[in-house]
Amino acid sequence: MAAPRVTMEVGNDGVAIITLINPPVNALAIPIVAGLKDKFEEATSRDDVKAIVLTGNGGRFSGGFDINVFQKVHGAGDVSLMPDVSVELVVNLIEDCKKPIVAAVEGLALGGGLELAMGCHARIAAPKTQLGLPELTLGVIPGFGGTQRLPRLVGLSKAIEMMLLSKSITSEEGWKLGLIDAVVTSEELLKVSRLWALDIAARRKPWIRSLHRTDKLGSLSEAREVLKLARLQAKKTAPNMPQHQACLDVIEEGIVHGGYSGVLKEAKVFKELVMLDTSRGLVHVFFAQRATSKVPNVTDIGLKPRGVRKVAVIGGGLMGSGIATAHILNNIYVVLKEVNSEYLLKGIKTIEANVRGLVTRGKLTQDKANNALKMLKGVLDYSEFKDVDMVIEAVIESVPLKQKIFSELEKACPPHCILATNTSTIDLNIVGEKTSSQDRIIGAHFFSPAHVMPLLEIVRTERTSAQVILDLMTVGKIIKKVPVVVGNCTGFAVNRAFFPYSQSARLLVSLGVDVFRIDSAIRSFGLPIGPFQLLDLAGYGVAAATSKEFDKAFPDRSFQSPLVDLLLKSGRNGKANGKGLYTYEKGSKPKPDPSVLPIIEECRRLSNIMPGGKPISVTEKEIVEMILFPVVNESCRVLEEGIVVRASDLDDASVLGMSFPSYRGGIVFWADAVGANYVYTSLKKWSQLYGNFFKPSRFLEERATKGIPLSAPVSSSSTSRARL
Ligand SMILES: C[C@H](O)CC(=O)SCCNC(=O)CCNC(=O)[C@H](O)C(C)(C)COP(=O)(O)OP(=O)(O)OC[C@H]1O[C@@H](n2cnc3c(N)ncnc32)[C@H](O)[C@@H]1OP(=O)(O)O
Repeated sequence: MAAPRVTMEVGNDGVAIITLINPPVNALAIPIVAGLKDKFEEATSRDDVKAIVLTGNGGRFSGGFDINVFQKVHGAGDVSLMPDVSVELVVNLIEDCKKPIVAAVEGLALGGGLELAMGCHARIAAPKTQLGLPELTLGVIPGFGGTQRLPRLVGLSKAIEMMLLSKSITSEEGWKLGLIDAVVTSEELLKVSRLWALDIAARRKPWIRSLHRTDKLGSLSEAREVLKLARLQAKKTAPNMPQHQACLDVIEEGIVHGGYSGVLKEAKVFKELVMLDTSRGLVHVFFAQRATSKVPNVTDIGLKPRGVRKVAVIGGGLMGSGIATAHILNNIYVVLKEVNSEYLLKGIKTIEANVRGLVTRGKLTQDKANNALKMLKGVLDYSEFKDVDMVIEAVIESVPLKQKIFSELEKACPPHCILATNTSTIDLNIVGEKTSSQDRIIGAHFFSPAHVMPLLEIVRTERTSAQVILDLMTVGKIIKKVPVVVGNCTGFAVNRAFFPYSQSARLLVSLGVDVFRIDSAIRSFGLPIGPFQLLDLAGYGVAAATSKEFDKAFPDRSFQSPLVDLLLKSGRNGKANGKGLYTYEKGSKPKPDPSVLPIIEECRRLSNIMPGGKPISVTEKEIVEMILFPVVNESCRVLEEGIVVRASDLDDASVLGMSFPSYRGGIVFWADAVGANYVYTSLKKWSQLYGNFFKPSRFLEERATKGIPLSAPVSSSSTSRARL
């Protein structure tokens, strides 16, 4: 790939076109920043240049500052690797330039890209250009003056919404708000921008320095009121993320003391935030998410994805209807098969309700909803399967039933058809045992609700063909999931790594720790709900069935708690029947149910593991560690066995599938931040006190004693890697 560069061409009209060239998104890498400084200095000093247009090559203006530099800053612990862009380039060389500068924006202008454009004296955009400041998703705030110029261009409330929610807008909306001066076709973009720049030079159009504007900020008291509300909101929605409050503080500085003062404070706060763990975690997740689309021997061997136009889903239960919804919403024709008309009707109704729910929440227009529902057909036999490109089986977890279905599918579907199962635990080799189509059998493991949750685990066996994996990865992206390719084992990557999560919570309860205190400690750590509320949500029937699978697969480290059986015996099944560890009333948050306390006492009596018959005493930090370190321990086995391609895939999957807090970087990244040795010594201590459940794995022990990060690649000699 050619080196990133900035070019400048001066036309006969006296307009210098300065172009960013750094495919694929023209990220503002260090050489680009240096190149921009050079070219703006040159254009300013050249007598033949009357005006300047700044643009991006290849139909995309810029995806913002180069996020790789953040990683370098994190690795070196040296913030001075960040160049001074905000004052030296955007204020001094662009905004205060003696010649007018117009930004010609196309495709996207995000983060530092939009900030450069806002430093210019006008912005012309092509239709549907994406404009936004998503820096908070990386744990920082806009650092090239965006916190100051965006409120001055679009108004305070809208700017806060765009920054705090990292919400981008189109150029059309930008034009209505005043961020964009004109929207013109792609073909006309440069021509109009040149003329606009010349018009400013000739004073036929206004020469606006955004940082000096105050007309859209409102009065000081109004601004303070807006900021106060935003602070309260951010406290609720982003409690562990300092960048939200910091962003509001920096905006306020500019409103009270002027834009330039705001720019200086922004630069200072940016440098503080970029060094925090929040930014380290979020930047790691950014790259982890992109790395999942690179799968050795699948995406690098020149295969082309085959189109998947028609999909059959077998089973219209919760998962099947969610999977069908995800496909029809993205324009893929779906045949939903059920065993009788009653179940079929129920499945179709659930899909309709899923789609309607999106309309009610403003996430889908009525038109799009109607079109999506037209892509659905319910059937009771296999006649429609003769031209499907993929089948996803989503029936109950029964081996004989799945085997029967796959044998039938082999006859009913065309030979190219992908045969996928949504099983969450059963070995795929067993599912396909009665067929001779092992090369096209694959796991498509969705997370519930399947039309909402972003993770798609793609489970391959030793025999699944690379083409089939690639095709499913492509469909996954089309239906807006993040596909993560994993190996075949009980629970695959996420459920396998997290099976100790709920078991350790139950173990703690048997040791005398309060159920609701456990949930609250885990929530404070950053997961949206604790393990017991999750248990309520999944339902105890499901919990009992999956526990059995894990007990069978990993008997050496499975904790057998009587809690779920006791809850089931007392007529409770969690949220589904309104009776769980919590009470559920419409319109209010779940409340701890004091009437479960005798059941918990009975559970402790039956477990009989409290040392000396007395509840153990633990801090909140210990609760979190006793619940999550066993997950780290199992993650080590997942890494050692090669169930994931790379450690960051498990990080990504834990964030997307388990809602592990993204600002902690995912389960392995977090464990490395805490320190492998600390995790190891803690588990060792607890295993001596409370038994084998906590026994450190060989992989963890080796890494901890040798001082190797858990995320370091697994060498081929130390792993079977047979599963991948
Ligand atoms: C000081 C400043 O205020 C700080 C900043 O500007 S921080 C940066 C703010 N900008 C952002 O957060 C935007 C981040 N990027 C994105 O959201 C998306 O990549 C996008 C919408 C630009 C493009 O999405 P899409 O077309 O799906 O492509 P996507 O796969 O994400 O990215 C393509 C490649 O560009 C890279 N890339 C995207 N934005 C990048 C950036 N800002 N820096 C470095 N690399 C970037 C990706 O890592 C990926 O690389 P790969 O092919 O080697 O994996």
